[in-house]
Amino acid sequence: MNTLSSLLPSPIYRAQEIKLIEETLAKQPTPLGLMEKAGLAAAEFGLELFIDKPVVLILVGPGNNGGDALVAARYLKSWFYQVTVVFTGNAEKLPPDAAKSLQSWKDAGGTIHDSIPDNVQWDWVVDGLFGIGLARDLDKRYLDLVKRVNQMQLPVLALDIPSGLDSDSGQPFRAAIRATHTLTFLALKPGLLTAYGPDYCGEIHLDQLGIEPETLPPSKGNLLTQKQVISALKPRPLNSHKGMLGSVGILGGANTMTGAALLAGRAALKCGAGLVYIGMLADSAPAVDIQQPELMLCAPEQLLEIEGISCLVAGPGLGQSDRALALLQNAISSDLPLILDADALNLIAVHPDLASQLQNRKSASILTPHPAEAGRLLGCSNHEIQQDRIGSALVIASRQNSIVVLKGAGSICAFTDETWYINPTGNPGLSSAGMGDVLSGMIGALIAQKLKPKQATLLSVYLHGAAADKLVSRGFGPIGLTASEVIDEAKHLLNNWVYGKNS
Ligand SMILES: NC(=O)C1=CN([C@@H]2O[C@H](COP(=O)(O)OP(=O)(O)OC[C@H]3O[C@@H](n4cnc5c(N)ncnc54)[C@H](O)[C@@H]3O)[C@@H](O)[C@H]2O)[C@@H](O)CC1
Ligand SMILES: [K+]
Repeated sequence: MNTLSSLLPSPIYRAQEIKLIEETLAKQPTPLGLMEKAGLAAAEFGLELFIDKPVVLILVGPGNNGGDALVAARYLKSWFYQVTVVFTGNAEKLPPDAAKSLQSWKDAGGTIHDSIPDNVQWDWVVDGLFGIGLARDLDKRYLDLVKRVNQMQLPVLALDIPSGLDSDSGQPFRAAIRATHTLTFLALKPGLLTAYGPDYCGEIHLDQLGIEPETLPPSKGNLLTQKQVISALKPRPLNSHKGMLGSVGILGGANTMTGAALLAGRAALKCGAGLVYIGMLADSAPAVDIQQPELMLCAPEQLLEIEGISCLVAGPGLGQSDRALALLQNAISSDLPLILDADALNLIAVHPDLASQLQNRKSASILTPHPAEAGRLLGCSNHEIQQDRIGSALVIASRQNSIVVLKGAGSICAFTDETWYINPTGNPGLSSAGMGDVLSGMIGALIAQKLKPKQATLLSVYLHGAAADKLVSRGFGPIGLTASEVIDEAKHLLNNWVYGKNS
């Protein structure tokens, strides 16, 4: 069994793909069927977690997830746990494997309750109501069960996925079990990792049921891991100079939003760009950033004339004025790698000519929308984006011929070849002003240092979240975490990853 942090790049499959894998595996002769393996793995994990907690409530649903729970119940009972099994469905409608598990449970002397008994104090709960087969809103019967369990405030071990959560989108079907631990089977599912998934799953563990990951079909989706992202980093040659480290141009900072451009610039500088220029639109733009005088401030029209710029970041505090529009048009026309955030995305959403200009770019474009900006780009609501974060990011990537980072819990990085990644780092401390500006500056810095746009994007997204996690672990958030703190921590982490120095 694996915890998330111990995983190498790990494939993520949507429900339909998992079903196909299961069908293929079911045809192969194995000494133990998959359900038996899943139930045993769950019971063993329960034993490991709750060895001194003997009274367990097990909820069994109408499908194979319920079958897993019945197998777990049988093992736990044989290890002298006091097991209460609640099954409210119709036994005659159980799928064949689950029906066999029910029979084995009964053969082992187990009994079934059709509702949660009153006046019993359980130590923990196994949630085997629904897995990847849940496809519609919970009806009242299951809604009540879910609510009752959530009110108990007990440790809950969810099998495969917390019941009620959509395993593709991470959205609850009206309500979902709030688990303290989730043991997922065979492979990761997106719903565990993005949108509300992290809120409901608790600690996520993966049991591959003895199936070697190399034998699984190739997957378009993967979990981003530290090992993968840092493989792109190399120590600098001793004989290095600032010209080798590239220069980033930042376009933004209109009236009242100069800070956004400064934050992007500082992030670019502290993530290692050799030179950072900021072209600010504000009427009375500062001539120098007193706190960071290394930044070179200039008029935005000048920025695009500077020779030797390695990449551009357009959007932090850009605003949507006519001047901003003209500057953005020039930026998109350039043949430099281009990172677009915030108002740059909002302008593209309302100017189809800009969108088509973007589609036709030859060099890399990287778009970093939050769900509301993604909604504007696709002409739909924030809610619709969140209902299918992966699909939405892929559509934007394909329509705009761009790399897309759809921000929010479990950020999605989507590529035009239809591959996608979910980032596991980050926390609610990142929900504050300036964090997006910092991410765009980081991506710019890494591209300037000659990482490929894909590597630079994946590394920045992971690093941005990891820096926030590190700060929270030291008590600097999530409440009141600032973008400036994230910049400094990201710098420490980067150095640590490349040179192994203390972070
Ligand atoms: N198929 C296999 O080979 C394996 C399946 N496994 C388990 O099986 C699960 C998938 O099993 P299933 O495909 O049977 O799906 P589920 O057990 O997730 O549930 C599907 C059942 O619930 C019903 N249902 C769906 N939405 C409902 C709603 N809102 N209200 C009431 N009933 C609803 C469906 O009609 C179906 O009977 C996995 O998550 C995993 O836990 C594991 O045992 C490993 C092997
Ligand atoms: K479940």
